[in-house]
Amino acid sequence: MVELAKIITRESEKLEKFLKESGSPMPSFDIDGPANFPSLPESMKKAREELLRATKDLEYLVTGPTEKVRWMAWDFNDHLSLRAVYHYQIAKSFPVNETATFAQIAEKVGLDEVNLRRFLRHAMTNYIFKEVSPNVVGHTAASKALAEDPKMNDWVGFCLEDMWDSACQTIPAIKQYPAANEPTQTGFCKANQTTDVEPMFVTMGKSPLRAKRFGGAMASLTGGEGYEPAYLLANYDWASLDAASGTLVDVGGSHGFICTALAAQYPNMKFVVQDLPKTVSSAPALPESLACRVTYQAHDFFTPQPVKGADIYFFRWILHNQADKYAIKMLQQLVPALKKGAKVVINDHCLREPGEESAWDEKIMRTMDLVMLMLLNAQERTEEEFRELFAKVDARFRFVGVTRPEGCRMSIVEAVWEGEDYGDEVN
Ligand SMILES: C[S@@+](CC[C@H](N)C(=O)[O-])C[C@H]1O[C@@H](n2cnc3c(N)ncnc32)[C@H](O)[C@@H]1O
Repeated sequence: MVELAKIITRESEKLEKFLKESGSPMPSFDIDGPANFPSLPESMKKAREELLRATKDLEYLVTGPTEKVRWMAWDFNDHLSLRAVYHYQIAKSFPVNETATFAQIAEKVGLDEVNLRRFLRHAMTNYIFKEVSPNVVGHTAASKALAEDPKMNDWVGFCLEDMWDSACQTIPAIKQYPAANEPTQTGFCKANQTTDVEPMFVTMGKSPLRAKRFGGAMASLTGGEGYEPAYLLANYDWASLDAASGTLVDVGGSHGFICTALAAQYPNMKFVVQDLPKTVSSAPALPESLACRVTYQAHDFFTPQPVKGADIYFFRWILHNQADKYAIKMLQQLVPALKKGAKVVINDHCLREPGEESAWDEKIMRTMDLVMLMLLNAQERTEEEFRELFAKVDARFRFVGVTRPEGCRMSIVEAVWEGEDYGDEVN
């Protein structure tokens, strides 16, 4: 315990010194505290990781395994109080710089005072709101983030209103369908009474509220620490593609924010962003300077790839949404369009061996793997699993390998087409 405490002291001193010297705000529970831990250079990120690991380990040791697991088993009550905060939009029920009584908040959100108080007093144990004087509630840095960051609020809503019930139904779904490889036989489908009817994306798309919430949640996740597109932009040889005025097809590219970021930096590259018709039609208009090089195309990636002869077919956050049999089917749709030397570039998690990640990253990536199971019967993959996947798609692919930018949780997985030249020209 003392060894861990020494690590905690050493690493927090390093961090605090850096924050002071760089003029960054100090972390605080209070409303004036920063919504995020200040951004750090790589050397300082290590200190933060080490501090998080040592703090977690020490807390575990001091609690003891039986007590720890006993109370871990009812951590879902943290989700219950947070779900109430989300559901009744309590963070927005009074201005962030003001206070309100339980009675005033209850009236504003339409929940009885007794239940509102018990939900909020529980949320306060997680630093969400505080009771500044008896029965008077004030904001904290966390409740302020919920009030002021709509994407973060959407993330909380998606996790608790859409995902939580899916988690509860995941084991019943696996018991009923042990192969767990159909997107219509998931915990999500069971929770939504859509088993054997439709996959999650279709269900979510039918409700404007859920679709919007999902969009915001994804933006919150993918804009978060370790997922910034800047890593992808800085860690692949886009310059060669640009020099050759090459074409990139962003398959399942949503509204094309990766392509527009690349287009802004590389003036000669051309881009086709493909997604389902509804997504493509709701893409925001691009400025003139980009519109001539970034085009949108409605395309179902389970049907033959319409753009022949592109240099790169790019998949970001797509493969992990598919069980192997569907990932194989999806990638096989590319083959009749590929020119010799065409690259398939996948930007996704790539799982390492247990213990090779920081504790923080390991938890997030293993959790994402469970989330893929509960929502889609899909999975995160290791390098070996990606290699085997390409071998099954077509033996004429050469698997190049996996790179992972320092500080980023996502990897860049690459394979090259070495079969016949099917792609005559970019169309
Ligand atoms: C997790 S999002 C990833 C979006 C984007 N690539 C990114 O990096 O944020 C998955 C995307 O796949 C799209 N999608 C789902 N099924 C599809 C299909 N059959 N054909 C084409 N796109 C599809 C969804 O509309 C969504 O935009």
